[in-house]
Amino acid sequence: MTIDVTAPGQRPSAQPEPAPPRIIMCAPDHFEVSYTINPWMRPDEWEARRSELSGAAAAGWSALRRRLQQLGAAVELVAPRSGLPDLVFTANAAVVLDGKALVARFRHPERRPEEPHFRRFFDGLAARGLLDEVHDMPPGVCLEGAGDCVHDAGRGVFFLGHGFRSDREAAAVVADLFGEEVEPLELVDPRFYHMDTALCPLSGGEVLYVPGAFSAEGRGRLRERIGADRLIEVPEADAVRLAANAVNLGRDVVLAEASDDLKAALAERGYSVHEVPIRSFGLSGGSAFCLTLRLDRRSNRRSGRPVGGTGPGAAADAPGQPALLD
Ligand SMILES: NC(=O)NCCC[C@H](N)C(=O)O
Repeated sequence: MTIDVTAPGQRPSAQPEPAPPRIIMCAPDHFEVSYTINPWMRPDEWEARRSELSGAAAAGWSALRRRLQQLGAAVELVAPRSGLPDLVFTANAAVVLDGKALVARFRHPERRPEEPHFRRFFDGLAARGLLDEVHDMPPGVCLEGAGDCVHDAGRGVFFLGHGFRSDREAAAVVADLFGEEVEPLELVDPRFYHMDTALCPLSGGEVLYVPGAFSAEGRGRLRERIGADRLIEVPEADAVRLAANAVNLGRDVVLAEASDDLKAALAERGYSVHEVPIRSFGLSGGSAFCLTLRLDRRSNRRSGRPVGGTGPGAAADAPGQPALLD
């Protein structure tokens, strides 16, 4: 006879606790809007309301960090640096999957000085065993990290946004390095200049998307790939508040704000919406997803295999665990 000595609610010791989601963030100490590289950025408005907006950014960022931690995430911090106001948008730092980081190459000279800063940061993570490999983009090819290369873990595909910031040619680089399928989709509305402003895969297989951000062909590809019943249209009023730029952890969706319609659409599918006061980042064209980068993403092929050993860096979503795909 086998006696189960595990107390109710406890896991048997043979099954380790799944590692928490590990998220990279950068405090907005030097965040400001001092140049214009997307239609949201208005340095004059920032200047006129500088102290109000930077205070709101600091408070909102801390609220986002706290909420992610309350939802079980471990947060790693990149050191802020004066003169790099967009460093807060860590989603743009790299594409990360299966313990490999592909460091961004930015389109605009204003953001290029972030590249060596992020490279050093990722090298530091590798030295701590939190990453296995750190790679750079080949010369002449732009890719602005997870902001334009959004991973859909359930489908085993990266959705690559091109047309504004990243090059379509980056698709081959990503496919070669990560061995994951890449679906390039052209972005056509300058307000949704990064893929993460227009598309957000959810852990249950649904995908939030902003239809007008894509060409007719792209919308067709998304319908084909995802299925019309699993595509959740983000209403225009929400899209322009960057609601598609959401962080999804299991059944929780963290974003700046959502209309009652969008909240209802998510609730119907079993998601809880958490609003955090990060609207001031909207003046730079960013929101919740942009302010984060998941370090522990796994492909289906590799889920369950710890990266960097079994220490604090091991971050596998063990097979059979409740879906915490993204
Ligand atoms: N959408 C993102 O992934 N990141 C926001 C980047 C905002 C920044 N001001 C930029 O235009 O690059």
